[in-house]
Amino acid sequence: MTVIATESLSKRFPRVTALDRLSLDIGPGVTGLVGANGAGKSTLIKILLGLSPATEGRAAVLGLDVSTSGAAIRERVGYMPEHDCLPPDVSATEFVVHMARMSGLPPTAARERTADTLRHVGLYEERYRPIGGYSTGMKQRVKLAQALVHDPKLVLLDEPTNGLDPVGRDEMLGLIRRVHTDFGISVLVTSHLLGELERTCDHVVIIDGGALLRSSSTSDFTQSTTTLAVEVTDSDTHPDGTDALRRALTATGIKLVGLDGLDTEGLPGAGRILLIEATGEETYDIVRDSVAGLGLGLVRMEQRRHHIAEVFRTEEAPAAQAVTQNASVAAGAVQQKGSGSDEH
Ligand SMILES: Nc1ncnc2c1ncn2[C@@H]1O[C@H](COP(=O)(O)OP(=O)(O)OP(=O)(O)O)[C@@H](O)[C@H]1O
Repeated sequence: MTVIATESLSKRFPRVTALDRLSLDIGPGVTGLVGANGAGKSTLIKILLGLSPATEGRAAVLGLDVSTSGAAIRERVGYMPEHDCLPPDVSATEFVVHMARMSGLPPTAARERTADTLRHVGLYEERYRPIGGYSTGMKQRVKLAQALVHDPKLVLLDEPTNGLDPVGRDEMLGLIRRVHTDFGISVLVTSHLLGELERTCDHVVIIDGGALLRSSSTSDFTQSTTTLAVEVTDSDTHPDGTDALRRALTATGIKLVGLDGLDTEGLPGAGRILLIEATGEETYDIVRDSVAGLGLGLVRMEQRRHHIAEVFRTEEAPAAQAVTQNASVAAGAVQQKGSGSDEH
């Protein structure tokens, strides 16, 4: 089933081509739309909502043509805009009830749905206070709530983590994931941070300069590799345990992979980790026996997953560099507050 389909979709402004013959086929679930600032994400969302006409090409949302069925699409789709657009002097409850009424819900249903939705996004007593006094995180939750209140089939979320600190970002990404798992609503979420989408999305679409760079399932981006990350302790006999193990493994013919180009920023003990190319089960046995033979302690031995950003680095796609740089910043932030492992 296709939720969003575009065919050779272009949007040209007098001085800039915001979308350049973009063809997409997006199914149900959570899809990340990632691109650097100015890549064309917001422009695509406005076309999908039927708010801005395309210059060329076609697009359909939930099977409805955007050029002729804008109103019908907006009935079935929720939209969280990127910028702050909330009235400061009304409460979250008043605002979300108003948006529910605008979407056609009768008064009682609008109030009930508002209470449920605000609870779902984590706003409780503060929902009766004026929005002007809210933090950025609370305002983002109100924006998410108004996108969900009329029980849409699909929500389009434009940079929902903008302006949030790492903890706020994690909470927002968790909420977004639950929009799909708890209610079955499909999600298209934009971000310029590639790294944060790999934990949230089933599918990732990457655009650059309005053109499609890549579209694939998140697991295709980050699939397990046959690389093992091994860390050992030092001992009195081997004051540099890592080096002793490196020599022992090389002597057995095992291939060690360089750390070059891999994202180890913020990873505790990164300088002590050996990356080993695993050719089969026997590789695990050789590592275990070598560590035991040297009398070292095994701190970790784990199969390593790639981050999306690393896939780009290894493929050396120059157009993705801006995205990749942002992604490594995000990946670094995640690793610093996470367990220090690459496994999620
Ligand atoms: N109304 C407009 N008139 C002229 N140019 C526009 C207009 N809207 C967008 N653009 C341009 O189109 C390009 C794509 O903009 P868009 O807002 O879609 O990017 P984006 O990926 O959402 O980036 P950001 O996250 O910074 O908003 C940019 O170069 C932008 O300056």
